[in-house]
Amino acid sequence: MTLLDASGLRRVYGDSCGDCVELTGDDAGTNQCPECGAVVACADVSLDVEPGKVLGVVGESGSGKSSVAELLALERAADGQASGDVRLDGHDGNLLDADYETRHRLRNGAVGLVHQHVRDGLNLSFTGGGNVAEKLLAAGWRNYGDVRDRVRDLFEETEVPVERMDDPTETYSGGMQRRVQIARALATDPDVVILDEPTTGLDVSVQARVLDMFRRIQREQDVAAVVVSHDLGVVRLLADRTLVMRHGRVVETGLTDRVMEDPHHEYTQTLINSVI
Ligand SMILES: Nc1ncnc2c1ncn2[C@@H]1O[C@H](COP(=O)(O)OP(=O)(O)OP(=O)(O)O)[C@@H](O)[C@H]1O
Repeated sequence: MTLLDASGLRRVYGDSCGDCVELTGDDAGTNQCPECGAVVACADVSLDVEPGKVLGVVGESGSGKSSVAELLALERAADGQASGDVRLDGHDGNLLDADYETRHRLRNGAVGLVHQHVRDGLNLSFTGGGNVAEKLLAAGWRNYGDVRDRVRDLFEETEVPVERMDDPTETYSGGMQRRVQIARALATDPDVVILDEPTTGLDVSVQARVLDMFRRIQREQDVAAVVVSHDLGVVRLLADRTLVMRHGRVVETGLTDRVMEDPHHEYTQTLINSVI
């Protein structure tokens, strides 16, 4: 059974001459169109995620991972620069064609997103608790006591000190801010969470604790996830299946163990050799 099914994802930055997709990609060795200079951040990207499973998306900086994450998280609709098909079990039609209200409702319910940059995901001048509560209010929660109890539970779940709930988020450590982002993404019991570089800016020991925490919750709650990272270690730890991107295209996909132990594409081999 498929929970999240995406196909033909494409995102172009700049005015496309119309031939950009043909003139870019792994074979061309670039994501920038030699004719018009537009950047094809991703094209022909297809993927699916089963309920409760984790898909890793790995590739070097600029390979198009965040652009894919943005489309999967319904942060934008299809338009002249973005296209493709994103379907979520239980919801009708291509969600990239859905109206703003539908995408907004899904982003506050069935789909959670942890942004690459904390500032995009949290209002740092709000309290940590306020950042999580905001998501619940947007999802229609109204009772103050219920919201407060839920925020408290989420803080405990994501291992943020509950006594810091009413402090401004800007006074939290980087690891705590990341945990609050995860708490916020999980607040409405989503079917799928998209994590874009969940360990960016954290030192190694904090990275490990945040990843262990997410892995525990992901398994306990059986929530599906797409984990985007340039770091093979992150994907190896969390993902059941892995998709490798380069120059905006998928160059390899398979079970994570297989991709790591028997990489077929030359680029995947280079990526793996570079961290061994
Ligand atoms: N707003 C933008 N305007 C122009 N080009 C952009 C913009 N955002 C991203 N790009 C380009 O699109 C390509 C893909 O970027 P994207 O952020 O999706 O890659 P990424 O793999 O997530 O990289 P990173 O991890 O460094 O963010 C890159 O070449 C990037 O320079």
